[in-house]
Amino acid sequence: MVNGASPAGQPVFKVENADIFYGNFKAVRDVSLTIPKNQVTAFIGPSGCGKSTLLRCLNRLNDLIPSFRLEGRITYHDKNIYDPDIDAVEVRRKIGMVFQKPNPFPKSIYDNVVYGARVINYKGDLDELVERSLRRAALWDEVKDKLKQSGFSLSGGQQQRLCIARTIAVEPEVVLMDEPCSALDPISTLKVEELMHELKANYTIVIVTHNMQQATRVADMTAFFNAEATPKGGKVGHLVEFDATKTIFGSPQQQATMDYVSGRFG
Ligand SMILES: Nc1ncnc2c1ncn2[C@@H]1O[C@H](COP(=O)(O)OP(=O)(O)OP(=O)(O)O)[C@@H](O)[C@H]1O
Repeated sequence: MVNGASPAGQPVFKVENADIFYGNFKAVRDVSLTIPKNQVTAFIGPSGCGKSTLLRCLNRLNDLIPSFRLEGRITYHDKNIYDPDIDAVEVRRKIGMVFQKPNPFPKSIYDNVVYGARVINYKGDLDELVERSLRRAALWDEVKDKLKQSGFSLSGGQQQRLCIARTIAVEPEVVLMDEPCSALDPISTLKVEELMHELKANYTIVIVTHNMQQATRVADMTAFFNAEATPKGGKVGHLVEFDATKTIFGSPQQQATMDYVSGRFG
């Protein structure tokens, strides 16, 4: 399965012939891929090939960069999320994001979890929401007796799970993760990876990772991106191959994929 192909499973996103620019610089060219529901999809590839750029397009986070421009289409349940009638804030509520460095707010653990719910004027029971979200983020048992303490009082790994709890408290359908474990120690990394396995029952997950072992451990589908030199001396990212993770790492169709996953470059 290569650029443009569709995996098994109900599609959530369809990226169609996406070219992504920052000003005159084309960072990513002609990407087409379909992201399936309730699976973990990993974006892998060498630095600068556009993994984070594409990830941030999936919830319109790049809109905050003035020079950003997208050509092509990205649909979410068959609706183009870049259509003029679409509210980017609503897109980001349905499609949450967890970043590389844990970024709790300077608030209590409780207030971190309910932050988004308060913004959207959530009418349910906040205590119940806090417990449910922290349980889903596999953090409840560690923090249930100190919910009023600052989020900063937690370890890095706990802070990242707190950020995951905060993200899922507003009931998104998709959680995007941009290298969520790169600032964590190996034990915290394993906890977040185990969490991804649990979360995919309820959420669709797309993860950017530099760690190929992590992709093999967590991802059902893997997209391998590469960057190629342009005649003007720059580099443009493109999708080389997208398939089941075991195929990408075991028997990829493209030589470049084989070279990358076997550690020959990158
Ligand atoms: N805000 C920005 N303004 C201008 N250029 C950018 C911006 N963000 C990224 N780029 C450029 O777009 C290209 C793709 O970057 P991106 O961060 O998406 O790649 P990546 O594959 O995620 O890299 P890494 O693995 O190093 O995080 C790079 O050439 C980068 O310099």
